[in-house]
Amino acid sequence: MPMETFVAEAILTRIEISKDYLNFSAGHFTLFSATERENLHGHNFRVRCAVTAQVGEGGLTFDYVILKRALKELCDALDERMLLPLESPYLRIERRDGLVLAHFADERIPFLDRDVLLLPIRNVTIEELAPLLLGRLRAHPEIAAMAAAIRAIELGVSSGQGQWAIAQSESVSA
Ligand SMILES: Nc1nc2c(c(=O)[nH]1)N=C([C@H](O)[C@H](O)COP(=O)(O)OP(=O)(O)OP(=O)(O)O)CN2
Repeated sequence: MPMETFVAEAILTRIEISKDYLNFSAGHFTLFSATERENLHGHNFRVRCAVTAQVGEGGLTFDYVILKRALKELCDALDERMLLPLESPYLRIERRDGLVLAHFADERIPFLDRDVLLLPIRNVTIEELAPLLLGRLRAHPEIAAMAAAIRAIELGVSSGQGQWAIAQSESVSA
């Protein structure tokens, strides 16, 4: 029986990471228009990731423990905060005397500075959180250092069972 040989450099493999500890509990409200929004509430958001990479001669793409560690750091940075979008066309953010005041329509919604995390997104939706976290993952020093082997990254954010937004990028080095 001839020995099967694989041309390792031609093999691309998708490493998928989906761990219960990749989550963050956060408050938010979705903005639907200049006058319509949800009431403030929270979710246990979940994060998952898939990296398509080249299998090297040693039979390894990269150490996925590094990926898991980076993803956990991203989740921890958003955990137990009230998330507010800095780039919404409908919300104005004012910081004053240790407070964050969110101005929406005729409402002025106060938060303590310590409880708020302002994010460079247009809305705190899963479809805005996913690309934000994907960009942060790509910029993570240990992930950027793997750029040569990584062909694509997908990152998903879920606000509840069975509903995900998946952001993807074709190359870390781009
Ligand atoms: N396109 C989007 N639409 C909505 C988003 C979003 O991120 N993107 N988010 C919301 C709210 O966060 C809302 O709280 C979601 O609640 P819901 O879907 O009800 O979440 P559940 O986990 O309770 O879902 P069930 O189907 O009720 O189990 C709204 N729209």
